[in-house]
Amino acid sequence: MSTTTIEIDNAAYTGSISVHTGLFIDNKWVDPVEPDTADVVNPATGKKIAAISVGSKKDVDIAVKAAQKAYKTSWGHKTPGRERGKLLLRLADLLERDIDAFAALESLNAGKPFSIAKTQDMPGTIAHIRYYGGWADKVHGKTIESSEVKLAYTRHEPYGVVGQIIPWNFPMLMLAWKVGPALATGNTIVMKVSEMTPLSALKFCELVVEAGFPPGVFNLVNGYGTTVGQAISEHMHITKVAFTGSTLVGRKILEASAKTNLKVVTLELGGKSPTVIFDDCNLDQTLKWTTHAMFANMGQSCIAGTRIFIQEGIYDEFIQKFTAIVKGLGQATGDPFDSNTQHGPQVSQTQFDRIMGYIASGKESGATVHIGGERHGTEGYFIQPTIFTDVTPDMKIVREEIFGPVAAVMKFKTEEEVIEAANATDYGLSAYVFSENVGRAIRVAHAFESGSTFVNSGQLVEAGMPFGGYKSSGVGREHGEYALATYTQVKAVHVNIGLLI
Ligand SMILES: NC(=O)C1=CN([C@@H]2O[C@H](COP(=O)(O)OP(=O)(O)OC[C@H]3O[C@@H](n4cnc5c(N)ncnc54)[C@H](O)[C@@H]3O)[C@@H](O)[C@H]2O)C=CC1
Ligand code: BAL
Repeated sequence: MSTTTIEIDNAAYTGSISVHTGLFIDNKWVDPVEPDTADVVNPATGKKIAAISVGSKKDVDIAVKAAQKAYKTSWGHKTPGRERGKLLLRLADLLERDIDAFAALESLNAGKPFSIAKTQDMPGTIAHIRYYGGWADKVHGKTIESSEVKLAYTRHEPYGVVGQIIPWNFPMLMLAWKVGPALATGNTIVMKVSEMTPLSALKFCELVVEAGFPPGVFNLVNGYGTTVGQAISEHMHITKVAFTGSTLVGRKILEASAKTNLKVVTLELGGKSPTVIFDDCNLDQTLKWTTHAMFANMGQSCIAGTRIFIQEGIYDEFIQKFTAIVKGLGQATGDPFDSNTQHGPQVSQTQFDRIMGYIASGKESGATVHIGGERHGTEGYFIQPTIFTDVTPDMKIVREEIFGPVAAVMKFKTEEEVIEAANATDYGLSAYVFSENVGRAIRVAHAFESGSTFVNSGQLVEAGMPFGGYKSSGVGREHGEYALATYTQVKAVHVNIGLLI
C-alpha cells in the first residue's frame, strides 16, 4: 500500500502531489493478491514518473464482491436518488477545489498542455459529475394505461455491479463520463483505467472517500487489458460493461459477454470523422474550428476531424491559411507545462511508433506531406502537426484511424459527391460541416452517417448531449438522459387491483 510523491516545479504548477499506487477496493488501498507493478512514464520526456500496482483476475473478484455488498447494503435501492445526487455534487466540488493538482497530473502523465487540462479537461470532468448529480433523483419509470382492475407501471432499476474500462486520451473526462451516470442511477462500479495514465484516477479515489461514498461503491483495479480488462468483461457477476477504446478491443468485450453472462455492453470506439468545408463558409471561423476538430489533444480524439474535404472554389486559399495555422501549432509544440504550449507529446512510445508508421505509409503511397511529417525534438513522443494532400480514398491514412496529429485533405465539387465520400467509412462517430447557407449545413448534417454532427464548430461535446457512434464506432450512447437508459433496466410491475378468478 505505497504512495508516491510527485514533485512539480514550474511556472504553471509548483508543489508536491502524493498519490497512492495500490488498488482501491472497498474504500481501502490494498496490494494486489499477486504483487506486480507497471511503470508510469512522462510522455514529454520518456522518463519514469512512478510505479503503480497492477492487479489480476483475483483482484477483480475481490472488487466485485465489495461492489456487490455495497449494492445490496448501502447503495442501489438503499440510498435514495437525492442522497446519491448530493454525494456526486460534493465530489464535483472537491474536484473543483483540487483542479490544479488534477490538471498537473493530467499534464504530467498524459502530456496535455497544462493550460488546456485546467481550462477544458477538468471543467468538463466537473461539469459531467455535477450534471449527473442533478439527474440522480429524477430517474423514474412510467404509469402505463391498462384497465380499471390493474395498476401498471415501470421502474428503471440499476444493473448492480457495472464494469468500466477506459483509455488514456482523456483520463479524467472518460472517468467522469462513466462514473456520473452509473452512480446517479444506483449502480456500483469496478473500474479499470489505462495502465499508461492511472495517476489522476488514483488521486480521484481519495475524493471518493472524502465525499462520503460508502465503501465498495467505487472500486479501481488497475492493470493490463488482457488480464484485468478481460476479467471484467468475462465476470459472471458484472451485468453491464461500458468501454471506451479501440474497435478491436470493443469486439473482444462483446465476444466475452456472449460467451459468459450476456452482460449488456456499451462501446465507444474509433472514428475517421469527415470535416466538410463549403465555399460559402465563414473562412476565418472555419479555419479555427477545423484546426480544433483535427488537432485538439494532439489528434488523440475519437471524434477528430481527420478527413478534411474542401470545396474547389476555396481550396487554395484555405490550404494556404490552414498551413500557416498548423505551422504556428508546430511552433507551439513542447513542454506541456509551458504556458505557450498548445501541442504536447503523444501518450506513449507505442502510439508514437504507430503514428509515425502511418506517416511513412502516407509517403510511400504517394501522398504529399504538405507540412509536418516528422518527430518534433529529440526526447519524448512529440510529432509535428501534419497535413497530407494528394491523397486518395484507398490510402491507409484516409481509411484507418491514426489517432495522432495527421490530417488528410481532399478537394470536392458538389454536395452530393462530398456526402458520399464523407460516409465512405466503416466508422460513424462524428462529422463537421461548415457553410453559411443554413439549409445546406443542416441538410448535410442530417445526411452524415454519424452519432454526432457539428455545424460550424469543432469538438464542442457537452454533458447533456448524447455521444456515441453509428456503424463500427460503437454501441449505445453516453451523456445526457440517453446514458441513464444504458445504466438502468426496465421492470414492468403489474398490480391486480380487482380482477378475480
Ligand atoms: N475511442 C477512443 O477514445 C479511443 C480509441 N483508441 C484507439 O485504439 C488504438 C489503440 O490504442 P490502445 O491503447 O491500444 O487501445 P485499447 O483499446 O487497447 O485500450 C483501451 C482500454 O482497453 C483496455 N484493454 C486492452 N485490451 C483489453 C482486453 N482484451 N479486454 C478488456 N480491456 C482491454 C486497455 O488496457 C485500456 O484500458 C488507438 O490508436 C486508437 O485508434 C484508443 C484509446 C481511446
Ligand atoms: N473518446 C471520447 C472523447 C474523444 O476521444 O474525443
